[in-house]
Parts: sequence; C-alpha cells; structure tokens
Amino acid sequence: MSARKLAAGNWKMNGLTAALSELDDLAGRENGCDVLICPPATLITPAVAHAGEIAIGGQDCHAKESGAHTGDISAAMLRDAGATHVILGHSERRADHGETDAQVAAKAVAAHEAGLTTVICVGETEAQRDAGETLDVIAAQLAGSVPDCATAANTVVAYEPVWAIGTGRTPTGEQIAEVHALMRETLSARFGDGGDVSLLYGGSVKPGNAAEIFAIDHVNGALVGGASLKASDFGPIIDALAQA
Ligand SMILES: O=C(CO)COP(=O)(O)O
Repeated sequence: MSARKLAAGNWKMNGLTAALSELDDLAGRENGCDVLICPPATLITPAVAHAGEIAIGGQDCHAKESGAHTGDISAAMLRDAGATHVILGHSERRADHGETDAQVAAKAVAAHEAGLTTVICVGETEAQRDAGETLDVIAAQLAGSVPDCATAANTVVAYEPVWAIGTGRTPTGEQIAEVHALMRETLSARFGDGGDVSLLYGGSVKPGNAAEIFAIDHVNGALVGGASLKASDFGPIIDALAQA
C-alpha cells in the first residue's frame, strides 16, 4: 500500500444550504484521488445527498459518546449524520477552545471507535518558526495528538503552519519538505504501516500554487480552507492533485 492522495476542503464556519450547489459542481472531479469536504455540522446530512463520490466529514467531535455537553457533537452523531471523516486538532480549535494534544488524541480514539477517519492537524506558530522550534513542535504534536490506535486506514495527518492559514503566505518548498519528511519518518518509526498515512499540507493552498506543493516529497494532498468554498477554485486543486 502507499499513501492515498486526498484533496480535503474545510469550510470552517461558512456555508448555508445554498452552498451545497458547489458540491454538485465538483461532481466527477475526483478522478485519481480521494476528495473530502467538511462543511459545518448543520450541512453534513444534506451534503451527503449532493456529494456523489465525495466524502463528507465533520470539523470536530467530543471525546465522549453522549452526555451533558451542551453544544458539542459526538463522533457517533457525525457518523449517524453521514460523515465518514472528522478534522481534529485544527489550530483554530486549539486557539479558540484551548484544545490540548491529549484532548485531540482522546477525540481521535472516539472517532476511530465510531468508524470515522481522522484528519489530525499539527502546525507551528510564526513565533515558534522564528525561534527555530518548528520540528520539535511538530514532533511533540504528533506524539501527543496521534493516538496509538492510528493506522494508515483510519488516520490522515495535515501539516498546517498557523501563520500560513488564511494569510496568502506559504512556506518554501524546502520548509514543507522538511516537515513532511519528519512526519513520515516519525509515523513510520511508531506505526507498522504509518509510512502509508496520507500527509496533507494546509495553509493558503490555491489553484495557482497547488501543483508546486503537490510535487513536494511526502505531500499526498492538501487541506484547503478558503479555496475549498467554491468549486471554481477547489476543482482545479483536485485536478492538480490527480495529475501530481
Ligand atoms: O486552515 C486551513 C484548512 O484547514 C487552511 O485555510 P486556508 O486555505 O484558508 O489558508
């Protein structure tokens, strides 16, 4: 087995019902790679009806299966709504909700138990990069956020430098290659088949830079925010991955 190519879209807190037409416009684009869209939770079930071969995922889940946790959503609920994947540990959740590596790992265990594939996010802040701490930060986040039950079949890891998200700034090819090589090496050492976990890059991926990013070693796809909202942007990114 080798790592599967995945073009994943994270709609974040964007999208009302009318946005589902973008999924119709993506139909048939998924030749040669997997495609995932993670809309807001309110759109998961209707999105499945528009998705065709495109997988639908959530953007977070609670570590518990049910209970007194107002406003939260469990992995079983996501699965029941039609999701097959869930993004966990996105830097916006780490920053806005104080999520720790241990909480992300606990959520991932719950997600795997519910039959979901996890997309676990790691990434350094600009201050950490400037301090030369990037590789240590990524190694620590991988060690703490990826649970022991992770396999290439149930886990995807996304490298998203915090300073590249929504800023139009991207790391150099060498910087992405360095982090992806570390992630591949670390996962291979820890898991038997970890060498086959799909590794995504995320942060200001656009149609104009996608092909260049997908040519980098150990980059198996992208986790795309803003440019996943419109089929006219995300479609060319999927095409670039299929051709990479
Ligand atoms: O956070 C991201 C995806 O999860 C990246 O967002 P942008 O593509 O908007 O920079």
